[in-house]
Amino acid sequence: MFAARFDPTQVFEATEEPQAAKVVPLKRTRSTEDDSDDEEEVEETKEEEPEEEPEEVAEDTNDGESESASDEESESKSSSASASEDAAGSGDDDRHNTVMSRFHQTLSLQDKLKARGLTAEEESEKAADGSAAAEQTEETTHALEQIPQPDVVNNSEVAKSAVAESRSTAWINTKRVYYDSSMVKPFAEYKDQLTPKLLQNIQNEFSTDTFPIQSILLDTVLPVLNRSLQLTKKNLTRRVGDMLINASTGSGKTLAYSIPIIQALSGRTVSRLRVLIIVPTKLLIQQVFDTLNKLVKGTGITITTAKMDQSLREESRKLQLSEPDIFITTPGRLVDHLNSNSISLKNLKFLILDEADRLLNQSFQNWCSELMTTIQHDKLDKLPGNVVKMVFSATLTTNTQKLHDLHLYNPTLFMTDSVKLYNLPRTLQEINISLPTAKSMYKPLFLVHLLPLLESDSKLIVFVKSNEASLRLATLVNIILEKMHTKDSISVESFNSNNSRAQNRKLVSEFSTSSDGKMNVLITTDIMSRGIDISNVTAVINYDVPISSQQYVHRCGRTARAGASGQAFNYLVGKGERKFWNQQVSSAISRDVDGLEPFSWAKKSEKQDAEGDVDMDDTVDPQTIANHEKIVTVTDEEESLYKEALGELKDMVLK
Ligand SMILES: Nc1ncnc2c1ncn2[C@@H]1O[C@H](COP(=O)(O)OP(=O)(O)OP(=O)(O)O)[C@@H](O)[C@H]1O
Repeated sequence: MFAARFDPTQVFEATEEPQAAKVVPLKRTRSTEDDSDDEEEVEETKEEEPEEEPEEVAEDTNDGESESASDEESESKSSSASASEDAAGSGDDDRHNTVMSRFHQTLSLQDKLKARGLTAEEESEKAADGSAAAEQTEETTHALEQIPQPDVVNNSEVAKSAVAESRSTAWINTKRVYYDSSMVKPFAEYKDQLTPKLLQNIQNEFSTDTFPIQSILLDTVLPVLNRSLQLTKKNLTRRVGDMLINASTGSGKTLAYSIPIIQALSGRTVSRLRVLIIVPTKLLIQQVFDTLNKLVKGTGITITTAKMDQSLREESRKLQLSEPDIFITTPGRLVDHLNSNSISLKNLKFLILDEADRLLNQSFQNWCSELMTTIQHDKLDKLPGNVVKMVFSATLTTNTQKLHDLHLYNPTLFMTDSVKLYNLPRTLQEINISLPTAKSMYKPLFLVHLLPLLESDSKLIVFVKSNEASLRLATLVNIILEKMHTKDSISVESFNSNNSRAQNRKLVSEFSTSSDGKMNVLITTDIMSRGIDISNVTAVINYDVPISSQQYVHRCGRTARAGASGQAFNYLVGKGERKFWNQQVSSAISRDVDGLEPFSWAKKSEKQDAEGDVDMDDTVDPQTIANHEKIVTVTDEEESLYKEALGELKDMVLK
């Protein structure tokens, strides 16, 4: 970025054709730029100038002295400029004279500065504001000091465009297949492409009609897959190729990948590990297993899960005793098995990454490169494309490096033709609740105030930022409800990783199957934001603001699944959180044209602008204003009740 530092002691290199010596004038003002070379020179070096123009700095500081210094410099510059013009017409001697004269000028300038008793900072500033020669002086007369650098420009627009750029180039060499919500068809249309048993299991256990992502994937994969199975399995994986699937939450991705892999296994005779499914959490292992188990009924296909509540040794022994067709695991456990040689990948045909962006952000024992290395080691076919890789997420990563680590072969990208990368279900209604900063200590009470506004038998998932927050909030809400005598009709539990696995499984099962007419509230962390498929979740409450648009998409995706409607309430404290949600979360999300637009509950007087406040003009539905008032109004009686509850919570914690 900076031109090579000018060094008068170096012999000046003669150029081929006689031309004006490239002398960087001491100080540049626009009036003296009369030569294109010089202008270029100035152009070039202009980029290297510190942010402020030297003249402005002199004028701004305007201590009289620096002005005359700049006059001095401009004088010496014009003399050096004329010197350079002279040098243009004469031989080397003059050129050296020019160089030496400039050197002396900088030395004299330095002496003058010293004479004026300018502080070291001003000196170095003046020296830095000058030209290379002045810098040279600084170098020869001072210990080297950092030249003042231009301020770092935190231009969010630049950053945003960079992100948009990286997103748009992430898959620049990938074939794209677009799909939309109209692509739904009866599964019966695949009767010639699916085994009768598989088709029957789909229709009996899931549905008679596809979801869009299932249609597009089956239409693309099944013909190639079946042709390869009938003709020759050789090169089957390369004919199918790798796939990247970006599909919104609750859109049926699990079934979308389960159907083709079970169809591919239908012709096998002996169980060999041909399918590896990797998911980020233990909860998802069980869920994917349940889906596959329904589909393999009557097919003889075997599935093993990394159960986690068995020792690695026990699990390894079982895997070696009877090799399954399909193995479902988390990354960490997979590496354990690879390292203990309990599984062989020599027969592997399909690798499925579910919640891929989360997986690729996890570096458990460097699982991805461990896996890729073992595939290459175990498989006889070492050429690219020796395994079909299917990469799924509602927020597919655009990090080309992470995708690169997967060694994708001729990948096809399946995505909706939406404006932005992330999509929310069109049946999801988002509601922002503006909480006044001054009242943020009552936030737990504001959560309790929301409950009576919802259906009495609602199933609610409340997302908070940590396990401890989940436990504390659930305890406090229960104390408050007890004091309000409404505890009997509302069950509030904390689902967090401090609980035992058995406890959490019981909580999810009771929450999923609750039909006691009560309101069920599960207060949890993002451990439940990915992939967890619980039917009929009425609403998600983002009690703590999500840290990214991806996290927001996955949290909201716990409701409005499989075409059902759902709500997402976002608690936004003060202008800061509103601005964050508007600019960092919502801005990266596409909402279908016929989807539901977010709206706000807030005080009438607040004004909304790009800064994220809320505009409640007269046209707003009075009900939303009334709802907001119900949430943020704290009566005196409630205030004392709340303080008692806080006291009880404190005593419990201190016990
Ligand atoms: N064709 C279908 N018709 C009806 N329901 C379906 C269909 N396919 C899947 N489902 C159901 O839709 C729900 C969501 O499916 P799934 O969990 O696979 O969604 P997903 O896209 O993986 O969501 P997430 O991104 O949150 O993991 C499940 O209960 C599943 O049984």
